[in-house]
Amino acid sequence: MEWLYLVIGIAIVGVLALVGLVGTRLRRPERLPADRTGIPAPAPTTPETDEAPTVEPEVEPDTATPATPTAPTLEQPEKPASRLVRLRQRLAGSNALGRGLLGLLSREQLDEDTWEAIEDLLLAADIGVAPTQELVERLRERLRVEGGSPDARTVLREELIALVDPAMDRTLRVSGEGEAPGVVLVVGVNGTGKTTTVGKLARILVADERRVLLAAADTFRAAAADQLSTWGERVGVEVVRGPEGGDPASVAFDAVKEGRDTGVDTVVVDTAGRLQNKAGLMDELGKVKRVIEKQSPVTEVLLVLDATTGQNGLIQAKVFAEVVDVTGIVLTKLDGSAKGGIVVAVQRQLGVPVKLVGLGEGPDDLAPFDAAAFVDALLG
Ligand SMILES: Nc1nc2c(ncn2[C@@H]2O[C@H](COP(=O)(O)OP(=O)(O)OP(=O)(O)O)[C@@H](O)[C@H]2O)c(=O)[nH]1
Repeated sequence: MEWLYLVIGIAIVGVLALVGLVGTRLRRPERLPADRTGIPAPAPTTPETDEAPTVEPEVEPDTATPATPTAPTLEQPEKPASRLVRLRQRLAGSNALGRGLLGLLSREQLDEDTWEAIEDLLLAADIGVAPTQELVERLRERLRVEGGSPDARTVLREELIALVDPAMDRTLRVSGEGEAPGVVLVVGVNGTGKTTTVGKLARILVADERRVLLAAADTFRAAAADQLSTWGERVGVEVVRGPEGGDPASVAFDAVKEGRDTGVDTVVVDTAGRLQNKAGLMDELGKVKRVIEKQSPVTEVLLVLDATTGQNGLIQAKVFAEVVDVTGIVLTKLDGSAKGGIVVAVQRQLGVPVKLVGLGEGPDDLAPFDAAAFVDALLG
């Protein structure tokens, strides 16, 4: 009899286990009831199954492309020799001077009114009073003396070239003596284009296969050092920088020392813009030069002048020249400016040659200055 109870017990347990299993299979998760506002509960966003939730597959690291940074491709700056020719059309504003002069000089009658108009044109182009009078005298003489119908264009070209002075030595002193690198100090008032000029000059030197180092001694304007680093990176030139607001003389000193130790050919030093009437800042500039010279002589001091500022540029030039012994002028923003005559005026004022001209914002829009090429560009 006991075995009968045992069989019945096992059967009951078996049935219960079966019912439990089927119940679990059929049961569904409960939907949330509508809340009291009557807004139905949102449908679940996961599928209504008992199956294990799907797991986002792990993203395999992309082993095909290595994460090592690739070296930036260096730019090949344009050789300086051909630049002024390429940039000729940029002198469009000054070109109006040449065309205006030729138009007047080609008149049948060169009367007093015509000579006055010629003078006005020259003065408006910022050539300056004395050079204007000299040029008009020479033109009057030659066009009268040579008689007949002298070629006004040829005479004007010759006289303009003489005025711009082809005999001036415009060589950039970018080499030092013996172990010392050449040191180019770039100075000028705010916004004339110093930093841009340093960057462009680095490209000219690189195009001439020189080893160059830049010094960001403009510690006053935070962005200047970054700006310079970008210029340097593009042509593989290192930039020595200092802390923001730090001593510019110390940055310049460190850079020239490094240049000397590593055997570079030229160190170009960018300085902060300063107004010529701020005595303290001008003294600081003198100090930068003196401190550099504890390492190596400064071989070139380039004063950057904005051609569009006219007479104001001449006043700046005079004060800077007293403090740092300027050896060359860089005239920037000559593109589109009708003030090309400033070349003559500034050379006369300082007795220092224009060595480079800026003719645009492009990286290679800085050209070595040449008197004849410049006059040819003026005459179109
Ligand atoms: N059109 C034209 N723009 C130029 C030329 N040279 C420089 N510039 C522009 O002039 C502006 C000022 O140039 P920067 O090089 O920053 O001047 P900076 O003298 O270093 O300025 P500070 O550091 O404030 O003294 C920039 O927008 C340059 O792109 C040029 O030859 N032609």
